[in-house]
Amino acid sequence: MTDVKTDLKAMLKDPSLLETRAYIDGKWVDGDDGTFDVLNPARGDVIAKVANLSRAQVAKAIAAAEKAQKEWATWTGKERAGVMRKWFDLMMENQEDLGKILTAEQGKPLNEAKGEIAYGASFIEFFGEEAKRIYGETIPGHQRDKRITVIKQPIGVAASITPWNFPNAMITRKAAPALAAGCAFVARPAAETPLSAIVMGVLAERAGIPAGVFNVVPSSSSSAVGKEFCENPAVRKLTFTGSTEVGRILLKQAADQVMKCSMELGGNAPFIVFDDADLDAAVEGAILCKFRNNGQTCVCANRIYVQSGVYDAFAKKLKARVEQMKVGDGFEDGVDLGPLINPAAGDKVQEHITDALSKGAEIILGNAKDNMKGNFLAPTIVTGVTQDMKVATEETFGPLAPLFKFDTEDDVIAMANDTIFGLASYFYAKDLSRVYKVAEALEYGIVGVNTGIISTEVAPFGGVKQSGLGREGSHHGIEDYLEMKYICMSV
Ligand SMILES: O=CCCCC(=O)O
Repeated sequence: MTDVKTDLKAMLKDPSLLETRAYIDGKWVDGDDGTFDVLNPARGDVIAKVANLSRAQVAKAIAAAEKAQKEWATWTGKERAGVMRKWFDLMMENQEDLGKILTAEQGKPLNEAKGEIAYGASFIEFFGEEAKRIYGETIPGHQRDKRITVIKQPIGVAASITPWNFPNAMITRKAAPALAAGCAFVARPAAETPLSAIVMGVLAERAGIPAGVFNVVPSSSSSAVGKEFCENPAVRKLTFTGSTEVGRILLKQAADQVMKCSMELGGNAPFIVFDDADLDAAVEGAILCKFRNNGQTCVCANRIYVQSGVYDAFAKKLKARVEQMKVGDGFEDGVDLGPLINPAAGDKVQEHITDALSKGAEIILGNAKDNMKGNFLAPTIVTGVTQDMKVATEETFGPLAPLFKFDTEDDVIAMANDTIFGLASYFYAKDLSRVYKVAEALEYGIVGVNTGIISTEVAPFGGVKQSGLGREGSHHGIEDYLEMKYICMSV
C-alpha cells in the first residue's frame, strides 16, 4: 500500500495533492514491485511509501503515451496553450502546498522551495505560449518548377530522468516544451523526491491534459527505467539531468536506437572576482551562487578565483556574510541552508575539505572534523586552494567555498577552462573590454557577468564539453522536441 505520513498531509491546505501512486494513461496505479520509502532529509524519517513500478509498467506508460500523442499532436497550438495555462495557474494557486511537499522530501528551505515552484511554473507558462509559434519556413526552389516548404512536427514520445535537487523545475523544463510541441511525456523522477513529480500528475489531470499525454513512473531503480526508455522503440527522445557519469551510460544505451538525447550534466563552475570588481556585489553574488540549494546545484560556484590584490578583503567579507547564515530544517523560519540530501553527499564535501587541508589549504570558517550532524553540514570556507586539489576538478555539490588566488587575466582563464566541464561560469569586473574578452574566452554554455544567478525560463540553459548536449528554456528549448520535415513540390 502506498501511503503518506499524516503530519505532512496535515500541513497542506489541500491534502489531496499528496498522491503516492503512479500516473499512467490518466489513471492512478500501484506499483507491481510494491513501494519504496521517501525520507525527510532533515529528520531522517519516512514520510511516504511510493509506488515502485516494474519495467513492464513503464513499458505500459510508454505505450499509453504513444497512443495519446497521435491525438494530442492534432490539437492546435492555441488549444495546447489553453490547458498548459491551466496547469500553470494550478501550480501557482497551490504554490505553498507544492513548496511544502518539496521541502519535506528534498530539504531546501520553504521559501526556496516556493521559489522553485514559481520557477518550474514559468516553463509551463513560457512554453504554453510558445506552442503558438512553431513556425516552418519556405525556401526558394532550386528549379523553376520546385517549391520548398519546411514544417516542424513533434518528435513523438519523450521520456525524462530527473534529479532530486530540483524535483519540480527539472521536470517542467522538459515536459513543458515537449507538450507544447505536441509530444507526449513519460517522467521518471528521482527516487528521493517522487512526490513533487507525482503532484504534477494530479494538477495535469485537473488542468484537463488528456490521459496519456503526461505520465509519471516512480521507481526505485533508475537503471531499469533508463534501459526501458532507451530500448523501447516508441521513445523517440530522451532528456536527462544528472551526473556526467550516468549521462555517458544513457548516451551509450540510446545509441542503438539512434535516439535524440538532451543531456544536462555535471558542472564545475568557476566564479572569478577581478581586482576592479565591486567587492560587496561579488560577495552577494557568491552567496547566491555558491549556497543556492545548499550548494547542491549544477550551476553553483565550485571554484572561487580571487585576484591577489583583493583576495584577503574578499575572504574577510565572505566570511562575515556566511557566518550570518542559519543552518536548519527547511520548515523553520529564517533558515538559509537546509540539510544535504543524504550522508553520502556530506562525505563528498568532507573528502574535498580533507584533501584540500592535506595539500596546504586553511579553513577560515567551518569545521573539518565532526562537521556533519545528521545531514546538516556547517558552511565552510577554505583559503589557499590550488589546482592540484580535488575541488579543482570534481563537483563538490555542497556548502564548501574554496578560494583560489590568481594574478593575471590569462592565468585565471586558463585555470577556469582547465576542466572537462563547461556548464556555468561567473565573473565580477567593471572594465568593459575585460568583460567582453573574458566572457568570450570562458569555455562554458552560460556566463554570468556581475551576477550570481543566471537561471530563467527565457534563456537557453545548457553546457559545452562534458556538461551536456542541447539547451533547455527559451525559444531554442522547444527545438529538441521537434523534427524538421522538408517538402519538395513540383508545380
Ligand atoms: O542541477 C541543476 C539544476 C539546474 C537548476 C537551474 O535551472 O538553475
